[in-house]
Amino acid sequence: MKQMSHLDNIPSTPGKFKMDKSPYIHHHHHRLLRWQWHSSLAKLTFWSFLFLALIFLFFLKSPSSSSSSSFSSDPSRRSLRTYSWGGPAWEKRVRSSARVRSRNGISVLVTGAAGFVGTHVSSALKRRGDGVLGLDNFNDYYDPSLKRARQALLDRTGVFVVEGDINDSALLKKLFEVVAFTHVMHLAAQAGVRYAMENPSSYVHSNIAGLVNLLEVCKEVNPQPAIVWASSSSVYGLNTKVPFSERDRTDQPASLYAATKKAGEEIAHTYNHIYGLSLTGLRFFTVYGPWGRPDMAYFFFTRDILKGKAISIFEAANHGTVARDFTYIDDIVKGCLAALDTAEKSTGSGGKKKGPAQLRVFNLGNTSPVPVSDLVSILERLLKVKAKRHIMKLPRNGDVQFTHANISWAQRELGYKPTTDLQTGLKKFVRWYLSYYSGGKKAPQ
Ligand SMILES: O=C(O)[C@H]1O[C@H](OP(=O)(O)OP(=O)(O)OC[C@H]2O[C@@H](n3ccc(=O)[nH]c3=O)[C@H](O)[C@@H]2O)[C@H](O)[C@@H](O)[C@@H]1O
Repeated sequence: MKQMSHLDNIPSTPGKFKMDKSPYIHHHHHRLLRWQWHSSLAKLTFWSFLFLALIFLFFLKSPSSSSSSSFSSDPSRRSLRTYSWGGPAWEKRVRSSARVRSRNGISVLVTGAAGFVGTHVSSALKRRGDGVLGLDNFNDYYDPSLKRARQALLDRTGVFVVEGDINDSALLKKLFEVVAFTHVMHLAAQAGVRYAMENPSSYVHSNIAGLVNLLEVCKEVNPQPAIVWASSSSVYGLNTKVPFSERDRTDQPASLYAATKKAGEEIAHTYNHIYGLSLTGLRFFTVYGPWGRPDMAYFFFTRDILKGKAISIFEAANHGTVARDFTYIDDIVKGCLAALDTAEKSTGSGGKKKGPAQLRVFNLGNTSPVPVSDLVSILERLLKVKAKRHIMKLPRNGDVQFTHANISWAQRELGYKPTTDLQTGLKKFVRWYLSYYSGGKKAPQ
């Protein structure tokens, strides 16, 4: 196992006694023997001490509680960690965070709570009196200190974020044992379109295995929660019919990321069909705003423009514009809350379906695509710095040329109506960015 790798260097027989047969040193034979004996003893003592220290450290990290490890498929990127959870004090925190404080409030388990959308949704739920418990594995796909800062923010609003992975069934079961969540807002995922070519297995691990693991636990508990989860505009893939409607085909993904999100939608269908889980998938369209993700273009363009570093602006064949239906975080949060509020109860119990359950998919976009070069112009105006633009052909990296949401279905069912244009939203982002990174915090690489 990988966890043991740091112990691999320990010789199997510490301080092994080696007898040198060379006649040259024969005459110091006796002294040498004694010296070797001492050094062997010293080595033995040293390694035993190290070994004990390691065991001690291990227990120090998991005081009187359960612990479980999550192994990333790519340990070079994700720090190997042992999560610890459990114990009366921990359970008390969980319960208190998930306690409903308003009449008709719901209790929601938010996965990916230290993520961009997760943080905003969690605090919005908490503010209106719902019970909220967060779950996040704090992986280092992007700067974990930003996730920690979001966690601190949530902590101040009374939301406890448990550190753990959605692949950990024991932890999930425990959470449902402690709290009878009425809803799950499932936002934990491996995001990012282009990174899927670098680390494909992380997408399978979180977006497929993790989703299945979560649904397995949800179908088994009683009462079953209603689940709202994050799909993606990228499922439209090579679809050229605009604007994208939920009825359009989504069987031509252009990236592994998109394929795992599409797979998620099909997996949702299965769990709805067999177990009566109420499931709502939300296809987010390039969500941006304060506390956003540093791996997204608007975020690292801002950083690079301020640094005077050149940015790559993609264009399609024949100078075709690449555009996105950028959607502001506050609009997305309203859509998420409305999806939770209109979610019907799951119909199964104890792993058995009792009747048909709700299954929905909605576009949550802004309905007005903006070319990436216009995004850059807005940033230049807001930052008062000219960008070093490097125009390049859209690499074959999974990006599609444009996205454009038809939101009439979400409007009808959720009352969803985005109100923030890119200019207004980016202004708020830039204000946050400048204040967040002014306090001596290092901008992410
Ligand atoms: O809509 C979605 O579902 C997806 O939106 C974003 O994906 P993307 O639209 O690719 O967002 P960015 O990475 O911020 O890219 C925005 C635009 O900038 C372009 N871009 C990106 C990087 C770059 O160096 N240059 C550049 O022109 C991209 O081609 C894209 O058109 C998120 O990163 C995904 O997690 C999410 O699922």
